[in-house]
Amino acid sequence: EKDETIPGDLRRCYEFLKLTSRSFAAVIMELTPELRIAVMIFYLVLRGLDTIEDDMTISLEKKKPLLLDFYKFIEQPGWNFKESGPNEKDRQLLVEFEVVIAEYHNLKQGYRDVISSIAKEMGSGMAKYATLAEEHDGYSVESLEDFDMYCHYVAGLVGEGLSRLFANSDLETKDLAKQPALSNSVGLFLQKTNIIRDYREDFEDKRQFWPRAIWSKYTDDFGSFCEPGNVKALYCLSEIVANALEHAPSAIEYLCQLQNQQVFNFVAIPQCMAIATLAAVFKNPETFQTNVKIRKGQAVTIIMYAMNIKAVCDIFLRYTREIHAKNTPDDPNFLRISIACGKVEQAC
Ligand SMILES: COc1cccc([C@H]2O[C@H](CC(=O)N[C@@H](CC(=O)O)C(=O)O)C(=O)N(CC(C)(C)C)c3ccc(Cl)cc32)c1OC
Repeated sequence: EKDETIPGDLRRCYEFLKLTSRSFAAVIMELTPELRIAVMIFYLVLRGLDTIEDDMTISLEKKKPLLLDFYKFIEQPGWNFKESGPNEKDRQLLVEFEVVIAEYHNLKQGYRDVISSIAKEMGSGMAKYATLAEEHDGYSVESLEDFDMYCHYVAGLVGEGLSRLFANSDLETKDLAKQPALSNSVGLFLQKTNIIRDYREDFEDKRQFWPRAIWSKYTDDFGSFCEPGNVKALYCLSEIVANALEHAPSAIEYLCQLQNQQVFNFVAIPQCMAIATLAAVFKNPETFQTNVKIRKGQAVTIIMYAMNIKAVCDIFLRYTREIHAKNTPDDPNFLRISIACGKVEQAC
């Protein structure tokens, strides 16, 4: 039913939020109204940027200025974009983007400054990697530094932006906004887990985010991991899981500093989904065939229990022990995985 008390643009923004990510939208709705609206607009601005970056029907010479100038477009009342490809999941968001911009202008200056500065930095990073990908036939993540830099642009910056939004809302200390490395790690933990989970989907889309510095130690053809029974693929998976798992202690450290219950839930739930996903993909050949998803019951348990740092530590310890139990000495990454699990235990 249409809620007439909410202004038209805001109502449409809530509809887009639910359209773009049903489960995460429910978590955003838990936040107190002022912060909820700021986070929702931030989320929709990021989705708009991501929809342009993801759209392979837009040529690079057209995509680059769109990404670089996106932070300027959100300052233009009435701006929208009607040239997304027909398959772009969130193309309608860009077609009606003027409603996001209208609500963006209703935000406090402090919130607008955060959203604008993150959109500017992210657009510039995305433009850089879109150019690299075009020049290297989709292969833009070479070294481990490239891997962390790419994930910083698309996810680390989101963590940094949210820490600054939390600080602006006065619901959280200003200290978190002064620890960009910690906020960055929260984003890298989620993004690296998504990149691992999405191996097959991205491969089919001719996109490759696993760093060459890792996979080239196990094969000279990135696509060979799709072959069933490929043991080297599982060892490569162990190494990239170790790389992601090494951000988990920072995620715990970040969560320890949160004071507000709704903010805690908003941050903790995706982090717990990520550690559960890492445990599900680790040593799992299915990872190279399809998107491995955690079971519905696990997701429900996380949503119900990830309410305080003790419960979150119990969840992290449960899944870290699951990973440790599947770790075997024949794996060249055996020690690295074991140490990473130990560091999660120490952080808890
Ligand atoms: C302090 O930092 C955070 C605290 C809480 C949540 C997130 C993070 O969580 C969702 C959670 C989410 O969107 N989950 C999806 C499931 C999925 O994508 O697999 C969902 O539940 O639909 C997520 O994945 N991303 C996307 C990036 C990782 C690229 C940032 C994301 C995009 C925009 C915003 Cl405002 C926030 C987030 C944080 O961002 C780091």
